[in-house]
Amino acid sequence: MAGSALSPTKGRCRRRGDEVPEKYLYKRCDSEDVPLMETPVIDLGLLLSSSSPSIRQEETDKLQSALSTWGCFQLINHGMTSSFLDETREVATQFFGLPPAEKRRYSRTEFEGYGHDEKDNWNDRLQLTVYPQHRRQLQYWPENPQKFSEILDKFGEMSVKIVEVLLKAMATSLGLEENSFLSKYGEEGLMLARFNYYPKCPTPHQVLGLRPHSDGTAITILLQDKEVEGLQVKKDDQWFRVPVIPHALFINVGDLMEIMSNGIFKSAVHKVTTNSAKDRMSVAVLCICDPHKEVGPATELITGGRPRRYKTVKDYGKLFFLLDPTGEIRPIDTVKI
Ligand SMILES: O=C(O)CCC(=O)C(=O)O
Ligand SMILES: [Fe+2]
Repeated sequence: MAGSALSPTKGRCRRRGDEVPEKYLYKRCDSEDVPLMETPVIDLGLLLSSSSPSIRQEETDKLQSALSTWGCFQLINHGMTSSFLDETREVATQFFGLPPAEKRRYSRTEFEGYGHDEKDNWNDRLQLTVYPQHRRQLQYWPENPQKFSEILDKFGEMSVKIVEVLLKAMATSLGLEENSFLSKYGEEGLMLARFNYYPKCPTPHQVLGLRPHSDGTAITILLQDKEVEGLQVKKDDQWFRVPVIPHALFINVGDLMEIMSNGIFKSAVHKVTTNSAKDRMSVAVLCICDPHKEVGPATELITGGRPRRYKTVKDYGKLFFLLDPTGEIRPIDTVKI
């Protein structure tokens, strides 16, 4: 819990003479010699290009290939300016830099607010519902820094547009009607912003910022730290470091999209490493299908060669948040056929 004796805050670590509490220690988390991923880069403007159908098609094909191999890509030309991305990073960093007592004013309930929720992750987070708007719990939105809410509001608004374009492009890339995925996301699609803060850690080779997981989302939009690497993605049992591209947003497919695409798109397993020299931050925008809608593989994608691979799910987010923190099972495995 936030500010408890087990929180991985810098102060706590120093007070303990640079000793890391046992529970954070992994037997091995080899972070050396991990190759850098050649992340596919997708240009949002080209996905929308109306003047040249062939350019649009080429970019859509690139998207399809990225998602069926890596399950993720770097998105450029997404409409958020570099200075806005910097401002977002800045307010997040300022919030985590506040005195613990002030941050604890926003201490989380079960889900919403500031805290340290998972038992063995070296991170602090602030989790806020951004959409649907009527589900915002503004008492958890920091008043300090002053611009925090305004920036999150704008980040959310722009993320909605990105989700719309990407979900449509993902559907068309598989030969589906363009609203196939978007209609499952729906008007009541849930958008959560998760601000992550990873303090520097004295024993980075034994400690993870976030243990390996996939997201329980349709897609996740991630704003990475501008300088500090840490995110790694797994492909064919091999870990790869995700490069920092300061003006890009990192997009990954989550379990719900893997389900809807009947396994063609891969829900990327990823983790975050720590380092001894620098703190790291990130902002993950989790885009989750409307919990009232039934979500299953698109019928057109169930074929003789690719039989139905997943059951139909409803409110997968609930199942996900119940199972994922145990770290013992991948929630998606429980809905596989
Ligand atoms: O910090 C990162 O780069 C990734 C964060 C993440 O995977 C998450 O919040 O689910
Ligand atoms: Fe994640």
